[in-house]
Amino acid sequence: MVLESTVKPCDFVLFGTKGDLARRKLLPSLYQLEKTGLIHQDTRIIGVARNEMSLDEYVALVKENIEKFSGEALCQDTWQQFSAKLDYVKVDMKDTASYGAFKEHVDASRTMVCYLATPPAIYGDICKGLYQADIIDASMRVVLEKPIGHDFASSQVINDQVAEYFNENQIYRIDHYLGKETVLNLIALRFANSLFATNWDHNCIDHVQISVAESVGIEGRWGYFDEAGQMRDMVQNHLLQILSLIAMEPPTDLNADSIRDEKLKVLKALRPINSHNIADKTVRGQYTSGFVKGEEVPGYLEEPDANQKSGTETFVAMKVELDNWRWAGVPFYLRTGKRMPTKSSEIVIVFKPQPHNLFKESFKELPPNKLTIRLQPDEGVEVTVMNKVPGLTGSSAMDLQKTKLNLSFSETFQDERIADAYEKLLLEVMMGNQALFVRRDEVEQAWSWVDSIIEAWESSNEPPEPYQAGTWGPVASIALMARDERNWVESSVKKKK
Ligand SMILES: NC(=O)C1=CN([C@@H]2O[C@H](COP(=O)(O)OP(=O)(O)OC[C@H]3O[C@@H](n4cnc5c(N)ncnc54)[C@H](OP(=O)(O)O)[C@@H]3O)[C@@H](O)[C@H]2O)C=CC1
Ligand SMILES: O=C1O[C@H](COP(=O)(O)O)[C@@H](O)[C@H](O)[C@H]1O
Repeated sequence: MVLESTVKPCDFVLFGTKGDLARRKLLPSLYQLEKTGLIHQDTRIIGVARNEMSLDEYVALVKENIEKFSGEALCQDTWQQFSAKLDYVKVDMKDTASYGAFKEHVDASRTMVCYLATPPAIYGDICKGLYQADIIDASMRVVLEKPIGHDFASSQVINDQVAEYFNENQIYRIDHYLGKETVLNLIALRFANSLFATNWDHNCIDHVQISVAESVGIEGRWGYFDEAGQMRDMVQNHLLQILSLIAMEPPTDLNADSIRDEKLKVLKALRPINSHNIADKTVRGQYTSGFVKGEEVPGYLEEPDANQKSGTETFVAMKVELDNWRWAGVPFYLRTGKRMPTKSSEIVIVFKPQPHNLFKESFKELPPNKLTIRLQPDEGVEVTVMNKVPGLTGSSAMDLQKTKLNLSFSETFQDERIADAYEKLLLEVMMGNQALFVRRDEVEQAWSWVDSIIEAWESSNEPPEPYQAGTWGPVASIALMARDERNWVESSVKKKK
């Protein structure tokens, strides 16, 4: 179904249009929005890169990328409409004097959205260049890719540079996990269902697990990844954002700042991890060679361009505690790693056991109820409940069985395509809604908590623990849970295979 256009026309300027993110994600997402009729027909999409290219060459390049990365055959009608919106400008983004070239390509009557898909180190130059060319006005929006900085101090520098030219209500900091259907569904699940809303605290929940496993390695991004590591690449942003949505208090409404105020309170409640408790609370690992989905893959230190002495972590597991009323005594166990057996992101809410067991004859200990939220793949929600096995056997004793109430998005919403997270976020920027973007204080709060962990790792001088590619991480991550007499819930993706 083609939807009515709901977005006002804009000049969507894509800085770094030849880069990996733009090619793989942003251009295909814009194309999909065109296909669903969600881009206004007067919108322009202006690619910016530093080399000479004619418009025809640029259009051909965009077509090639969409064919390669959209995962479907090109729809000729959509492509015709989409390609007519394309434009290209050559700018050396570091040369702040070269931005005059823009003027003839943009139209002051349209809102300008500048997407900075470039290294964050040049965000400041881009903002300054736009300012010097007198292009910035109050309606303009700027989208910043993650990571914003390397730590608290460097994120402040970048945020200050951008804030010199833009107000906070013009700045859209992307965390693409916030555009994933299932992450958004956390808000619906929690606040549209009294079943969960009334059981969502330390009285009813034993612990929470958040696992984000990737089967890929670093995909040729050694230069970036080795400086970052899994903590900065995944935990500082995606995992802490998911945790905030699970743990936050109900916002008064769904406005951007109402939600972001509540997420910030969660980040402020994170119990510090430092050199006193680092060994008990965290595990870091680095993959060695192994087999993923039957294919032999190199170890981290054997990746192209690798520095063979690198101590960068590709896996993190941690026990996180929140010092607030709702979550007192409820640990959040987080784990994320590259080169795991499968791609699988899941949240598991494990509820407390019943106070008294009436069914000792069939179950010495009743297994706890679990709510599993499958973020990807096979997006859905699953509740594990105990059920009587139908039949006449037994008298007072009942045969019980652990069963699942399973809501699979693809089965339940068969007519709906699950959009890529970037589609959702690009649309929200065009509509001027900041609710799914991260505010400066959230980014800084997350960095200050993460900085203390990284400092503790560095001062401990302990190398990351090796784990074979294609496994679920170092054995120590199992011990992290076992110490608390708990264990990681097996990925539902793995169980199906
Ligand atoms: N790739 C991904 O999957 C993800 C990326 N990100 C973030 O997105 C941003 C972009 O990443 P990615 O696409 O991977 O990076 P790339 O290096 O692939 O792309 C960056 C682009 O910026 C351009 N650029 C850099 N300096 C200049 C300059 N002075 N003038 C003009 N153009 C310049 C590069 O041009 P040239 O081609 O000429 O070198 C390149 O096309 C980064 O902030 C990254 O952290 C975030 C999440 C995932
Ligand atoms: O931001 C990033 O995310 C991807 C994982 O994203 P997903 O949507 O595929 O789960 C990760 O591979 C990359 O290293 C990181 O920069």
